[in-house]
Amino acid sequence: MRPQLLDPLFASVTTLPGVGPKLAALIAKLLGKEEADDCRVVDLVFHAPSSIIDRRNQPGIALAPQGVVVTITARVDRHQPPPRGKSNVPYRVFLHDDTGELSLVFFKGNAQWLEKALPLDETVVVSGKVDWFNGRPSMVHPDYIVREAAAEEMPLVEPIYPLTAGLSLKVLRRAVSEAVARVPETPEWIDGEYARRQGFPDLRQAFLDLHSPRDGADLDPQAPHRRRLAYDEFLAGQLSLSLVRQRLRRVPGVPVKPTGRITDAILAALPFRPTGSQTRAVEDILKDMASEQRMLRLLQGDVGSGKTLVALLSMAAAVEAGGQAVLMAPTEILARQHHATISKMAAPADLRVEVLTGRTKGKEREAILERIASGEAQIIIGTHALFQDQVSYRNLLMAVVDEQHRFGVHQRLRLTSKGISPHMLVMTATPIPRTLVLAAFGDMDVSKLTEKPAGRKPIQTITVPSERTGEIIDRLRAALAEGKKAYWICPLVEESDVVELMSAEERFAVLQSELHAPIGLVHGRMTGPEKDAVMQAFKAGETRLLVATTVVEVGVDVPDATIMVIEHAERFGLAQLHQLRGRVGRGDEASTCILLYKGPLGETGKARLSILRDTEDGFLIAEEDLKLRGEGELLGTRQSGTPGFRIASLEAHADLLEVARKDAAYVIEKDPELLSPRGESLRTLLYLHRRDEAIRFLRAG
Ligand SMILES: Nc1ncnc2c1ncn2[C@@H]1O[C@H](COP(=O)(O)OP(=O)(O)OP(=O)(O)O)[C@@H](O)[C@H]1O
Repeated sequence: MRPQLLDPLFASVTTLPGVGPKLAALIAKLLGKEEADDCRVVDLVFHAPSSIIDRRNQPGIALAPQGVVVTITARVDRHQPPPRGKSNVPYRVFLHDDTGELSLVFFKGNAQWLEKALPLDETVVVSGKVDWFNGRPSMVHPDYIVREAAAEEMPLVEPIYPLTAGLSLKVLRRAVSEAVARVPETPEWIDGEYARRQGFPDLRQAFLDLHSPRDGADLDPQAPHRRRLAYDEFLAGQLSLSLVRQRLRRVPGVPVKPTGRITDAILAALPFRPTGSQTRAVEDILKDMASEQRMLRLLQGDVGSGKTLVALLSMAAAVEAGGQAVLMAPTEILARQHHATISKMAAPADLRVEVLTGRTKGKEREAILERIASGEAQIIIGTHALFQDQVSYRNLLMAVVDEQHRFGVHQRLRLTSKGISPHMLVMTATPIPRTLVLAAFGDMDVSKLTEKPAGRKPIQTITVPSERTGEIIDRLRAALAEGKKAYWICPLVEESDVVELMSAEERFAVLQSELHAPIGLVHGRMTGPEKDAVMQAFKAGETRLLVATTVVEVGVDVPDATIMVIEHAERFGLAQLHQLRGRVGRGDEASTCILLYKGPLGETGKARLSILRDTEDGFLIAEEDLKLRGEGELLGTRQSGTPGFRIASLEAHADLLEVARKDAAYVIEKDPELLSPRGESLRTLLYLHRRDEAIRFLRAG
């Protein structure tokens, strides 16, 4: 049960004064919530200001700098309403102080209101930006107009928040301050001594400080209130990961004793030799699986490093030991593709490989479910359909989750909630820096595929301004004539997938008329079978150019494709570009990646594309991406349940992450069910941070 003291924070934002459904929808949009209904007061509380407006600059009128917010105390001399019938002329009010004269400018000014707010001969305080024109200063629509006697009412420093179209700062600020007023006094979960040494304020004070910065220093990530909130955020994350992990580990694993029969047959039939990294990763995995403790291992491998083989060999070991294994992919396309490649590799060993996704229906589905229940199906590949209630396994020993950052811990937990406790291998494609692994996955054992298969040639990456698209099309025509295969990736359109689709279809039509060659088009709006057919035709070489939206971003494997064109490369994240580029250079032919960009690019834009041009090392790219974009983007938190951070920054607060990790481990060891007084208060922390996965566990616990 959620502690009662948090109730006010978990009410809908519409319970805040002045927040109706329309504003709630804007706030939901701002906070990246899909449903306005899901927008709670607590979410606003975590919406941190990004800068401040400082009104403490109080020069005389003549000394007010151009374009800067200032506060001016002056006497009202005269009003100058617009002439009758000329509503496009502004209403002006003239003031003076010892140094000069200032005109206040109001478009469509309400005379009655202005006469009241700015009575003749009164001294008033006005605050806003001053513009100089022809040697005369003016202030258009001042932010504040108050009488001198009431000057205190005007805040001298105000927070500025990130906004969204249609939402004004004033309205948002009011909603946030109402939200913050609801933050209750909470029992302290931070160790008292540590909090004192760090100078942490208590939770309520920390939020008050966060939203009422007094100067620039208060926006610094190292300000005590920000550090406290960052620590909290890390602690909640680490606790939640530890709880999940503990829960997964508590069920002992079944030691798997492979015979080598199947794996040897697979290896003998491979057209290549596994790399040293692949062999080492398989060894690590088999060692884990042989022990009584359940395996929980992360397999990290850069694009094209050969994770699929490692997954297959591990699953085969589970089958040798008389069990079943599953591989769960994040998308239908990937599940089908894994099924195709794995079936092929597994054929010489007579493995029974099945595929089960949301698309498997009717009789076929029943038959597969039966084969899964009887144990006839040995390796089952699919999407999250693999863990739906109707699916029951005879003896599931091993689960591989091809995570690609799209699942998060929720799905992993589902497995255990079904009462099965297979060994678990989580695969991630984008190489992520250690701190991020820690933050997103907790202390998992990690295997890395550090080398690429032998014979790979470097991908030549070039950046080309979009004005030269015609040239690129000419080159493409020549390459296709030589029998090469290419991808053309259409621009990412964040706001609208309809626009994205339109631009892909347009590009498809242009390329078709320019190239006179059979071309495939694949996009997210197609049905599964349609996508499959297009992919299949491309794989088989019936089409040699594939125009695609980013659906091909992860995992697609067509080794003889050697050219990749990415349109509007400047709109993509670095990690995403790296993933996309990884679709070529998967065979032993030399490959090219052309990044078309629409200029002019800013400094960061240039830096980003040149990083990609200069290196193919996914880890390096990820580190740079982290520096340039921030961790939320890198983890792709927008599409997934992977924990992103609202206040904490991995760069600024790496020290706190380390402490939080240790603290979480200590707490869980001493008080695994969070029942002690401190445990109780930590539950409050978990609720506050909406760590549902861990909370569900506690309730069940
Ligand atoms: N040791 C090896 N030697 C040569 N080729 C290999 C080796 N291991 C895998 N491959 C081939 O390399 C290609 C990429 O492998 P795989 O699809 O497993 O990569 P991945 O790690 O899943 O990458 P991504 O995340 O980009 O999908 C495949 O065509 C695969 O058959």
